[in-house]
Amino acid sequence: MTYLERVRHPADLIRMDPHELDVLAKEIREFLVSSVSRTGGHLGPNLGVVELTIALHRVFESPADRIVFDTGHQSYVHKLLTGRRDFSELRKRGGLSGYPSRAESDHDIVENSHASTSLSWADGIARANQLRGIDRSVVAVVGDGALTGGMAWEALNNIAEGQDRSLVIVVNDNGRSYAPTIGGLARHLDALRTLQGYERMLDWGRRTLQRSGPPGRLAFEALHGMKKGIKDVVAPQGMFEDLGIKYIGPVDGHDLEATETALARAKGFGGPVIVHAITEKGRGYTPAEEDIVDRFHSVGAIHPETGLPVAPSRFGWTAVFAEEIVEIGRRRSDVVGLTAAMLAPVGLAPFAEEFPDRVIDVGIAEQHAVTSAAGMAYAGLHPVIALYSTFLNRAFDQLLMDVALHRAGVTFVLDRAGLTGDDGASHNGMWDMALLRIVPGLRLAAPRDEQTLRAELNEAVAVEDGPTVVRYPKGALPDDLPALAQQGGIDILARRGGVPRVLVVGVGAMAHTAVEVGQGLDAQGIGSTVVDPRWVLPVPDELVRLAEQHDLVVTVEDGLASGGIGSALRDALGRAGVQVPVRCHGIPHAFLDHASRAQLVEAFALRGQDIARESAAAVSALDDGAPVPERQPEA
Ligand SMILES: Cc1ncc(C[n+]2csc(CCOP(=O)(O)OP(=O)(O)O)c2C)c(N)n1
Ligand SMILES: CC(=O)[C@@H](O)[C@H](O)COP(=O)(O)O
Ligand SMILES: [Mg+2]
Repeated sequence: MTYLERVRHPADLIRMDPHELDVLAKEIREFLVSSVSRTGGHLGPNLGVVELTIALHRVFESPADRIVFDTGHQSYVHKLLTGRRDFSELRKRGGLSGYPSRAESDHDIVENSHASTSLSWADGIARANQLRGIDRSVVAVVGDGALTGGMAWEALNNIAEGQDRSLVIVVNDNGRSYAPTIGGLARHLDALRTLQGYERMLDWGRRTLQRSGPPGRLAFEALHGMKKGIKDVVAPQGMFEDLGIKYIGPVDGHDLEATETALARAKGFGGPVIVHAITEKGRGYTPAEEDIVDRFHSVGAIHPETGLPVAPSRFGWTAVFAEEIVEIGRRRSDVVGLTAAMLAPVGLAPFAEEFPDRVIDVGIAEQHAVTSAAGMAYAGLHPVIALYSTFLNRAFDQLLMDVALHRAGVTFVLDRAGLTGDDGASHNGMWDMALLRIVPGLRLAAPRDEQTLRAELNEAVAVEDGPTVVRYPKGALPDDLPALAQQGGIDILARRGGVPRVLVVGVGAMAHTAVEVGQGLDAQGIGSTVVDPRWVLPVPDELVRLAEQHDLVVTVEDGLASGGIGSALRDALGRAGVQVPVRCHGIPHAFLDHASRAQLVEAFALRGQDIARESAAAVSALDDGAPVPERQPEA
């Protein structure tokens, strides 16, 4: 039986001796490489927290002591040590989530994979414990990247208030988000990291010099004084201590004994304390250690021996954006790119390569990015902010009140819009169109293929009197879907059957599904007009006019069904006095468990045949003079 098999509960770790723990760490790494290379997942981050997580579970008694993981992508080791060993279906429907999951374990607390929230969670839990007289530890494990998020500093400011509240902040400092972490804080942590060398020298001094009589002791004192001096000069970790938060470290996060010692000191401190652990993303797996892009931050299925992808990535939406924004940059010197610590994943790396001075990586700081972009637009630039759709949520107020209120010419490019699926509830880019629909003056385009993405991106950056948004899904591009004709900015994709009774509106990449709906209706003898509005917000007047020429409108969108584009069109028809029923097909108003995109599309009856069937039934109801059945999407 392996040591990993012996760990059924964290308490089993207590009985292991240092040798057994070293073997356990080795077994965990082997397990992670073997399993995650098959399923895909956050391999690099988890390889970097093996010893740290073992130490956490030896020093603290989860779940009575609360351990909160920031972002949660680095919680696989935590799952292994808390009784979950079957990673065979990781991030697949019915399998383990890629993030903490309360449904899986009492040891899991935060399911939200949006970064920089752990310190606020921990502050809240610690305050509640104090008010309720619960004398237990609260630990937040936060990465150096997540620490660049504004929420983290709001929390630190508050945590510092609680000098009598036990709260341990473990900074898991591997020097990277995807790429090396940016900004003043990163440089500060870097300086502190250099002290680690002095720490090692001090340990040597402590072990050897102090045992070699008075001269040795004098030499050690001098060395210790030097370290103190250097610590204050080179690495004024006063930043934390000036805030009122004790600082312990830097400690080698791969040295189990040293990490446990530091955590135990922190546990006993009785107030807010930071343990600064230096770790290495991808540690122990050469392909990850040697990966200069992102240390295998997030991988698909790979060959474990080489780390090479099993299936080469196909030319996708992100790659088209990456190409087109460079072309735009060549023509427009006022265009700059902004990223929130995701330069490569959002496709701005080629732009940065060609225009190094015109890409700003703000760290995981979307709110700052948006308002800073408003400043850039005010001062004569045209910022293009590239984000994953779901991460724009946290910068909504900045978009509304800094960009839109001031009619700033800022373009938002939202990748991973719509159902992403395997990354779980907080990663689906399903909220953007419903959120952005309420922003006055905002224009939103949803391209359906490569050609419309290129065109609509160019149209977006040409707008200087308000925010524009271009949003597209994750992954591979669909085939090009040429228009039959254009009508007032609307692309007519198909006219099928006899009298066109149903207007089928495909939003963005769902235009392909809309074409299938038209085919399905045609097979049932029902005529339709299939359109892609391209620019869906504000609702085009031409779309209202087109709706008026049909008996029924069916909208299909990769976003919330209630409150999305279909709802916006229904409202526009109402305002225009057009009495044509609208059936909105989209994502239900719910938090979605991890599953594949295809499984979710089927579950929500978003396939062409599903929508065609429902639409034909609606036409029958109309013909019978019965009310058109409302669409009640299942969650
Ligand atoms: C608000 C938000 N923006 C962006 C991301 C995407 N993201 C996931 S992990 C990560 C890097 C996190 O770096 P760090 O906190 O240092 O953790 P590490 O991966 O190094 O362990 C980013 C940017 C996110 N999850 N949340
Ligand atoms: C945890 C996090 O937010 C990212 O690592 C995200 O999981 C990456 O998503 P993609 O794999 O779609 O780039
Ligand atoms: Mg990091």
